[in-house]
Amino acid sequence: MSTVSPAAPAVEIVGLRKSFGDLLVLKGIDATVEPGEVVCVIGPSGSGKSTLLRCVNLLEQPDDGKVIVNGVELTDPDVDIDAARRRVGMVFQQFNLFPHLTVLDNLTIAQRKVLRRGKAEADAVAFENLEKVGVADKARVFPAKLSGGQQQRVAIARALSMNPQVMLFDEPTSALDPELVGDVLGVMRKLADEGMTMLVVTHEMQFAREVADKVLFMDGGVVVEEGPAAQVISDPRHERTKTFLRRVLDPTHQDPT
Ligand SMILES: Nc1ncnc2c1ncn2[C@@H]1O[C@H](COP(=O)(O)OP(=O)(O)OP(=O)(O)O)[C@@H](O)[C@H]1O
Repeated sequence: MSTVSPAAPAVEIVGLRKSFGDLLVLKGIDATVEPGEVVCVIGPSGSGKSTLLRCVNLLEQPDDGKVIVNGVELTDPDVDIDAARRRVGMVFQQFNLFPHLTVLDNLTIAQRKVLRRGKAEADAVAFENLEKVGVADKARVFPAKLSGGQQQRVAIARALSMNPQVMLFDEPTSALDPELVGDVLGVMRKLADEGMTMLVVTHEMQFAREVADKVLFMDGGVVVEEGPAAQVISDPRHERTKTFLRRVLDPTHQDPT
């Protein structure tokens, strides 16, 4: 297992490449997330944003390149993959809760199996995190009885219960009814304020502008532009970023042909 100095970024992505068959989806991505930073990844559909996140926590095996989390190279073939993936929490668009388990059991099952916590400790950690996201009163119910926003908050609490060093969010509000989006973004803002290191794929430009320290604009499997959130979103330098943002910020806008 290779290590780097303690001053290293929380997440370091170096030359990450990934293909699916003949389709080259990530063409050598370099990116860093400093400890406590929120980095938002924006870009058009199919640009490789989800694949990037899935490679960071090794849900997909990159073809080439490195992912280093707090000094531990997750892509090192000799690394303990389960221990490595535990460092990285992930929240998905579709919540991915176990439908046959109560909210509490959703939060405790991995703590008990993977972290070997006893029932009392796992329950205590679960309740602490359910409190944090505002759904502790739902501990005994099944996911189907919850709104999408509540399910997503449970999914966030579940990820937090594993004590991740970094949280990845893959379009966490895209599957929600519009009136529930704000609740989940509010929870994410709170986590950011508390200093959680976060890498977030999102189409929520207001969230990115207000909460992110840095924004990466991806297109065609490369990072086209990156910089402080306010600059990339309000004053993009690259023509492709400008075109994308015009479409996202004003869906009625038509580019001249
Ligand atoms: N498991 C897979 N097998 C084959 N192709 C895949 C797989 N996962 C992703 N792709 C393809 O890789 C490309 C990038 O997909 P990805 O989901 O990373 O894009 P994205 O930028 O997150 O898009 P969106 O905003 O629509 O979610 C797409 O063409 C997609 O069809």
